[in-house]
Amino acid sequence: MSKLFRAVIMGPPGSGKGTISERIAHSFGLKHLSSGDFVRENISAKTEAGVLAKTYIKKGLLVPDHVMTRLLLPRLEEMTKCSWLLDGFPRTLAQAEALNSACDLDVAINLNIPLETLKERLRHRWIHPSSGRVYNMCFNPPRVQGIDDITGEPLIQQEDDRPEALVARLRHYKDVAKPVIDFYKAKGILYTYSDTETDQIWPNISTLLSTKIPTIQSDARCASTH
Ligand SMILES: Nc1ncnc2c1ncn2[C@@H]1O[C@H](COP(=O)(O)OP(=O)(O)OP(=O)(O)O)[C@@H](O)[C@H]1O
Ligand SMILES: Nc1nc2c(ncn2[C@@H]2O[C@H](COP(=O)(O)OP(=O)(O)O)[C@@H](O)[C@H]2O)c(=O)[nH]1
Repeated sequence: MSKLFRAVIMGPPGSGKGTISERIAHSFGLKHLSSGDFVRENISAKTEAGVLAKTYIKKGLLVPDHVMTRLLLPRLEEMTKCSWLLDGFPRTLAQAEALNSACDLDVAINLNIPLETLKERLRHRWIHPSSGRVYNMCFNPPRVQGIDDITGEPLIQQEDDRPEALVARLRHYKDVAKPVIDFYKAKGILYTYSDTETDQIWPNISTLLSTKIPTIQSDARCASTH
């Protein structure tokens, strides 16, 4: 029987969540929901949660769980006809538990990428700040160096993508992600992928999803966010 498909993708900064989510959205017609994009939309729209979130992001902090869930869960609840893949949420056990109360997940993809690879990738990561579009000067460069392909606006490098900042970010990631990974492992829906190249991981994820989404309804195929 056809049913909607619900998945999350987890991994440290630079592990390829955004890149792989785009491929999944494109190949399987799932909606790619990025928590970072939701946060940025709310900041631009100056919603109550967005104004609050901005105060934390400016300090380089994660947005508190109750603000994040208030921002995200109503959006998920609206998506009753759509299969989706959630990228960047949950990041903490409290968020995973809140998500679990709102919906049943089919798959949790966990990207486990070596530290040296993450450092190297983020050193070359450039983003278009208002859309969150991501480039890499080696892996997927923009058509014109330093310029967003779609808007023609300048790209920036994030302060916290610097190798010095990354080590602290990764330590923090490991601490908060471990209980989330254990939570999904206990539920029997965790799929972990380890490699240095997205192109090596991708066929394995594609095979997994082909077995998990064989009967997705055509009207449950939703466009990607980008
Ligand atoms: N699930 C979440 N919980 C708490 N804060 C979040 C969450 N998702 C996004 N944020 C906030 O929004 C900001 C932007 O998120 P986004 O995922 O785009 O970038 P990021 O943290 O640089 O992640 P990555 O480097 O893994 O792509 C984060 O730095 C964080 O402050
Ligand atoms: N060299 C290289 N860069 C990659 C690969 N996969 C993704 N990237 C780049 O690495 C950076 C981090 O990827 P991203 O998808 O933003 O990861 P996220 O932080 O987990 O969402 C981006 O600049 C990507 O373009 C890969 O296999 N090789």
